[in-house]
Amino acid sequence: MNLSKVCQPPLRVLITGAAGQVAYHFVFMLAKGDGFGRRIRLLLILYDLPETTDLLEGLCIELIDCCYPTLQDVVTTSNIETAFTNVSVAFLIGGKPCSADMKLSDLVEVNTPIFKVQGLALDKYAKKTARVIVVANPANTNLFICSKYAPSIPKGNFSALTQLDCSRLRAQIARKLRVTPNKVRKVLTWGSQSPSLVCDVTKAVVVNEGKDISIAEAVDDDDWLKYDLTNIVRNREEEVMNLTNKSPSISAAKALLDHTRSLFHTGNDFNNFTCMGVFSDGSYGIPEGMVFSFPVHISSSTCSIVQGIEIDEYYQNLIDKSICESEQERDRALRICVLNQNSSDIEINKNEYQNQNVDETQQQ
Ligand SMILES: NC(=O)c1ccc[n+]([C@@H]2O[C@H](COP(=O)([O-])OP(=O)(O)OC[C@H]3O[C@@H](n4cnc5c(N)ncnc54)[C@H](O)[C@@H]3O)[C@@H](O)[C@H]2O)c1
Repeated sequence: MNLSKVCQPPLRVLITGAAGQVAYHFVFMLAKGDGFGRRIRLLLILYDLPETTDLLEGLCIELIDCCYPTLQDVVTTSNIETAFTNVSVAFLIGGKPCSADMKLSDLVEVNTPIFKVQGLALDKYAKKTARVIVVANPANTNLFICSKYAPSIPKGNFSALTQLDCSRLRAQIARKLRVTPNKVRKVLTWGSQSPSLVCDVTKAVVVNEGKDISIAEAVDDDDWLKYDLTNIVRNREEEVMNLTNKSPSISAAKALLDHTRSLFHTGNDFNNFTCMGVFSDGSYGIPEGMVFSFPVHISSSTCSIVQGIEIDEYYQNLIDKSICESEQERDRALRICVLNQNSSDIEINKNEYQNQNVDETQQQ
């Protein structure tokens, strides 16, 4: 019997920026089945710029040699049409990371044009049911731009990675309380990964002998929770960059795995909530249509914003500042798109990159 005729096609999963640091750590966890579960066979499409061809090829060889039972095939490409055609899930990691001499907001200039092109590519080539996870920073603004140029894919299918800051929060509280991080739950981040990120632990609990104890009670240090903790989390990226000259990648890849597991119900506790950048429906006074980090519930891979959280005046002021900053960043990105009007539209039509390493599996 020809098994290929009876087997379901594998899930087509695109990873952009596949030759970069975050992807390097993420792709092995995904290929192993940690993201979508061990029953789902994967066709991984590794997409990056033409100058990274050797790195992509090397990664491809290593992935194949791992013999993961979940990994059906790997395609490497710098051709945008090959990369985006018929994808079911797209992890958009490709873009410039922050360097020590840059502010996170400086990335808007370089990464916005990339997300305009990739939005157009999603619209033209991807499945209309595709799930899109935006990682490259500024993730919320990149999501906004990408979705704007991919109007045929529902806005609810897009989410941005903001989980890393939640992980940082949980890790710091766990260290303070000398417990493992899995005991710390319901930490929240509102807004975006930036100086205005809002770390909210008012609903957070630590689980002790099966009982939830509020973090405020367990830590018993209001100043540390309100000020020191936020500063530690906001400076975490810079600390890593100053020490290693690179932006954090292992912790980002693990956060992306957690995001994936929440979204596809393959690991995390989904009775609980998690945080993601999603389009606002107007909840909590965040303007409708703005992409913001919210606490979300996931059901059938669809995110809904958790309702009914009381926000005190202190956090409300911080959230208001974050709204202003997000609006400014979004408007700046929109202006860049207008300035790039012709160049990026032409890029997608001309199919700017060379075809590489495309095998017949891409037709599935
Ligand atoms: N949301 C988060 O929590 C979070 C966490 C960590 C990193 N990031 C962001 O993720 C991105 C990647 O980080 P990294 O450390 O892997 O950087 P990296 O420089 O190691 O890799 C980036 C890769 O993207 C590729 N790339 C650039 N332009 C591209 C394009 N137009 N199409 C496809 N690929 C392209 C580069 O060639 C490179 O291989 C950065 O923007 C970084 O700021 C986000």
